[in-house]
Amino acid sequence: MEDNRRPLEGGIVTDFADRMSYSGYLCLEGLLAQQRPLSTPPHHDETLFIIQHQVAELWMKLMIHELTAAIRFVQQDQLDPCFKILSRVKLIQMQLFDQWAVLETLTPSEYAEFRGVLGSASGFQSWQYRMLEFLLGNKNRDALVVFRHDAAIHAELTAVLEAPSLYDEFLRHLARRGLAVPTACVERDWTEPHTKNDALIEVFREIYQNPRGQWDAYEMCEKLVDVEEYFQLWRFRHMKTVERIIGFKRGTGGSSGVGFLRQALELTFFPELLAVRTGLGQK
Ligand code: HEM
Ligand SMILES: N[C@@H](CC(=O)c1ccccc1NC=O)C(=O)O
Repeated sequence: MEDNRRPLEGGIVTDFADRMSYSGYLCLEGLLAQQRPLSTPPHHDETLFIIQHQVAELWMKLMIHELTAAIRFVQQDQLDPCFKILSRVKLIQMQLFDQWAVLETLTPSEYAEFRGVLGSASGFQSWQYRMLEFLLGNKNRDALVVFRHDAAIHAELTAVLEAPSLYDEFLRHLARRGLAVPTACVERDWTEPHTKNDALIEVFREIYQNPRGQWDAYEMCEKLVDVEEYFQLWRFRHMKTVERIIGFKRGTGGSSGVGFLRQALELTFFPELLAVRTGLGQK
């Protein structure tokens, strides 16, 4: 290739008048028409802000798809397919974490120039994020009020709020295996978040003290811990990004801002899976 040009091969398909094409399959016409800055004249960096959020929402869509499938597998007592799913979920979470670096190139001065056009819009109104929290067990009915205006989304989120989370389903699975999971964890008001239960720590102690005894349950526990860790890392980096871009201003969604985001770092999905570690190796 002396002329530094790759010749096209004869077999390359070139007529797409009546064939499925790349952009046709991916609906790119619609997708790429959705980046519409509201600032006038359009501020250069608003495009970054929009695309960063849209990409995050697309990854969240896939995470919801994957976690919903994982819940169904656990309901059917099949843990093996969940391992692959949760590995994928963790890799998506790593993408979402790394993605903050792109947004961090937005300076406070640049953001201030178009923040006004956002009005009261805020990530607090991301229904996909709320659904992820619910699927993983951070239930909070109060978070639904901001979706009152949208009956379809409100109903969809309510259904997930009222259903057992991935962790709830895992605990129910462990109970079906004959492990001493407290009844209060197996039948309860699923709209409430799970709270730490000491008897459950004992169940996990049994699993962690003899991994070979129930390797699949042990592996599932570790996959869940991975997902929790990356969820927290995402929350932390969101908070740090917010801190460096708007300091301690109030949020457009009406919250105190960084202080409100910091409180989310205290939330935990699988408290017993962290607690069990403290006692391991001790008699
Ligand atoms: C300049 C960048 C960003 C700033 C300054 C910012 C700021 C904030 C603030 C202050 C809140 C608290 C709610 C409020 O009062 O508005 C919030 C919540 C939230 N933001 Fe962002 N954010 C940024 C980027 C992002 C991105 C890229 C995402 C990705 C989807 C995101 C998702 C969320 C979510 C899901 C919440 C709700 C968190 C919760 O309920 O704990 N934010 N954001
Ligand atoms: N809450 C942000 C605004 C914001 O970040 C935002 C606005 C509209 C759509 C998504 C957003 N992202 C996360 O909150 C702020 O207070 O500046």
